[in-house]
Amino acid sequence: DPAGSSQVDGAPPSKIAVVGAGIGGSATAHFLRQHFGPEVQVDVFEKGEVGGRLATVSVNHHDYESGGSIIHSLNLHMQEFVKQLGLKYRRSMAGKTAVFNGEELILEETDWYLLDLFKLWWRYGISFIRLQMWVEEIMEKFMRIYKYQAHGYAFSSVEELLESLGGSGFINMTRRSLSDSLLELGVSQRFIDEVIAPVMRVNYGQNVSIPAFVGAVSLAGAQNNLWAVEGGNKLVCSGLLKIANANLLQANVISISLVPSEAPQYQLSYTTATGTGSELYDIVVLATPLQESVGSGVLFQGFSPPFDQLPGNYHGTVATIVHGYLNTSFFGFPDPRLFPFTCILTTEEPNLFFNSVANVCPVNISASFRRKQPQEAGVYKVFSLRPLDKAQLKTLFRSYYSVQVTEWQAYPCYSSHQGLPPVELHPNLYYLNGIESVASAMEMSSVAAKNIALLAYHRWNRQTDMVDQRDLMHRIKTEL
Ligand SMILES: Cc1cc2nc3c(=O)[nH]c(=O)nc-3n(C[C@H](O)[C@H](O)[C@H](O)COP(=O)(O)OP(=O)(O)OC[C@H]3O[C@@H](n4cnc5c(N)ncnc54)[C@H](O)[C@@H]3O)c2cc1C
Ligand SMILES: CC(C)=CCC/C(C)=C/CC/C(C)=C/CSC[C@H](N)C(=O)O
Repeated sequence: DPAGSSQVDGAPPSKIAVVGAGIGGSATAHFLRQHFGPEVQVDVFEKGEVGGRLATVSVNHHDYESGGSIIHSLNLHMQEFVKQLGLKYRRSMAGKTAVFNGEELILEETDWYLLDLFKLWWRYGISFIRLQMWVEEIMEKFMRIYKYQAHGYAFSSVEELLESLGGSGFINMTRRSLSDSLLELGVSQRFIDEVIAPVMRVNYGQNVSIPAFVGAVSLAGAQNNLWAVEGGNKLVCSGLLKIANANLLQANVISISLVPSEAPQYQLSYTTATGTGSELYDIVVLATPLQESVGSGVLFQGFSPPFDQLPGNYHGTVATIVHGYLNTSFFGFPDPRLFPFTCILTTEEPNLFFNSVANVCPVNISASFRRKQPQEAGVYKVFSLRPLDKAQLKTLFRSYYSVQVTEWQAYPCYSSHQGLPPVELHPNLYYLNGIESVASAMEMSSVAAKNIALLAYHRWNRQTDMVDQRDLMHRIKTEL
């Protein structure tokens, strides 16, 4: 169709729009290109910076991750992107962690692995072994997605996707609290309070009443097989847009209107630095949270029934990057030279004004890089619910050269009572960020991106046998 409109049987779509150039939108553009081929026009709208919640701040001529920072060794989409783009891995540097309860350090990692194991066993019994096995089992099931996607299968809802990976058990894990699930598993309350809660505070800024699934992802993010992208994780986004040959439009999408016809189209209206515009698309993917508190600001027009606002809020998390001298006395070490920790997590204490403080490495580490000792000025990342005031900064740091604050609408406010948002908002209109209600992580957005590209492709070509198929493990085994 020369005018670039409407679906003709067998013809590919002419124009696809993706709203948002974070990892979700960039990966979607890449996968759409893979599936729909070189002819289709892929326009990606971004109102802020490419990368979205993957961003860096500069301190003293080095860049540091201020948003999404760590990637699990079994996050295979992220791994594949890095390979395809010719980027390099940056391994997480080893360092010791301690847990602070507002008065003292209650748990301290040592140089001796066996001693740490013995201390854990002494304090918590076999809770930590039970926990490790639980996380491993969930990761193993989660990894089925890569096989399903490699075989081209797609899911029309987050529930269908979860069901295919872990049956009703996975769906229930989005409805049940982490603490209930772990208590049932035989993990002790003390272990939950002193180990699990601190991990939930650093990773999602929330407590152990978050659903079990996101809790398991958060625990996977506390394992020691983590990495990041040399030069900054956001390089994956710009790289994917480039290899997708996508048109990046620096524009704020303000509305999506349904243009009714036999094959519906969507009119995107947007503002740029210089004016306004609007374009018609055959397929649209929304790759940004639609909850009101995040403020994507997209209005839906002409849809019947009208779309309701998505329920729930996003959790405000403040990342403060400080270049200075950590006040180790606050943690019971008057002599900073004797302070062996690089990361301090905290328990759930009403009076604590921060969730974690950690010495961080720049996104470019040269061979000669070494971590600064606590008696030297170093770069630290503090996570907190609210911006730190001067007195709080002075409590954590003896003195500092610079403070950079990023206030994120970071991840969903997790509760075990919310349902999961839809993926298909309208026949060719898709929503990516519903996956964050299961768990928010770079890999989750990447999995959702691949799913939406496959789903859009199968829907466009009316291949119903590739969507929402059950018993996929068995099918794949018996496929020629
Ligand atoms: C502090 C912090 C730490 C984190 N740590 C980790 C971690 O260590 N590991 C991990 O895996 N994950 C981590 N995450 C989560 C991870 O960053 C996110 O899950 C992921 O980056 C989400 O990507 P996305 O593309 O789906 O959304 P986003 O990155 O939010 O992208 C959406 C994009 O859409 C744009 N947009 C919005 N509305 C419009 C509009 N109307 N028009 C045009 N453009 C629009 C936005 O500007 C944005 O760039 C962290 C998140 C935060 C905030
Ligand atoms: C999706 C799967 C199966 C695994 C991902 C595990 C992972 C990398 C989780 C990280 C979750 C997250 C939101 C962490 C935020 S804070 C990260 C870090 N502690 C920091 O200091 O920046």
